[in-house]
Amino acid sequence: MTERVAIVGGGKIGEALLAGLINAGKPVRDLVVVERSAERSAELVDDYGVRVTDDVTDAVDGARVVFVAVKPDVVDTVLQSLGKADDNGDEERITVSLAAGVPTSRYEASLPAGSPVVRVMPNTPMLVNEAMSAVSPGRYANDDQVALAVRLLETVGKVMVVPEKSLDAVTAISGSGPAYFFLMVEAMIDAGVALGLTRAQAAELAVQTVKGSGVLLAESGLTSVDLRAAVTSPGGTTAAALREFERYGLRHAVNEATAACAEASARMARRPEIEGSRPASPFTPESGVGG
Ligand SMILES: NC(=O)C1=CN([C@@H]2O[C@H](COP(=O)(O)OP(=O)(O)OC[C@H]3O[C@@H](n4cnc5c(N)ncnc54)[C@H](OP(=O)(O)O)[C@@H]3O)[C@@H](O)[C@H]2O)C=CC1
Ligand SMILES: O=C(O)[C@@H]1CCC=N1
Repeated sequence: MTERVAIVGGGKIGEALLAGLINAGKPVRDLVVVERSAERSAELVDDYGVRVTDDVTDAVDGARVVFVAVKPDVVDTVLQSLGKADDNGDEERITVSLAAGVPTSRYEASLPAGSPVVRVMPNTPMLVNEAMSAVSPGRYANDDQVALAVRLLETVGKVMVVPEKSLDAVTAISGSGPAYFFLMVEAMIDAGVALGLTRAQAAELAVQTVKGSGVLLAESGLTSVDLRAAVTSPGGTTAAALREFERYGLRHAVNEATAACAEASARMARRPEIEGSRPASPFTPESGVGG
């Protein structure tokens, strides 16, 4: 893995990718991060020894792959800089977008004609090399270029290739999904405290339970239905708990929540400041207003 990689945006996902690539053995000299916050840049330099700059054009010079990991409403600003960057000679630069709800067509319209773009919906378990990333090729990305993006992302977790039209649904399941489980764990810890456990005890019990259940699901070859049945003794404690989850509409809540998430992702793609039909809004993080 000798390709030079630039990561634009050193926030939660940018750091997760950086940490994951380094953990997977990518030499730090082949990595560069673009980050505009001086405080954040200093943290990344201290923690990873990586080169950090605030200059996109400088960072992408010679980079084979450029990951765009800024908030969706900052993508236009980054694209303006990317559009001005020199090309890499024979080695065509691949732009890999990690931003929710920004279509590949938006990138293709701003970058030089025919630029290869790959859109990805990752998730934060990337920080521990357990990401689930869904990859969709843009119009001009060829098989080798998609394969390179997949290979880099496979160093930090699992990868699935899907058509771009599936990405709103993917976001609703795996992109935002970690937050659903974290919310469940929060609720379980509070419930444990209500039942008389200390917070530390409840946290250890809940966290190991979610971790063990995840490993069991991923490695046993059994389905979630089989595994749930195995916990649920006839007339026992689990059946009593599951009856209450059903009574309070857990499945309905999951359906409604994921539908809202997918709709939010689709709505972002329709937003004019993301579609790029007008200049960047003054209400962007650049201006310090909104965000
Ligand atoms: N968080 C998640 O679970 C997931 C996020 N995503 C997507 O990943 C992208 C990044 O999200 P996340 O990491 O959570 O966001 P963060 O806000 O944590 O990170 C974005 C970083 O980019 C910096 N930044 C802003 N503008 C520029 C610029 N022009 N040049 C360089 N750096 C810049 C920001 O600095 P500053 O703080 O100063 O603005 C910030 O440090 C988003 O598009 C999101 O949709 C996708 C899947 C999951
Ligand atoms: O909440 C968000 O918009 C981002 C995209 C998927 C997860 N986090």
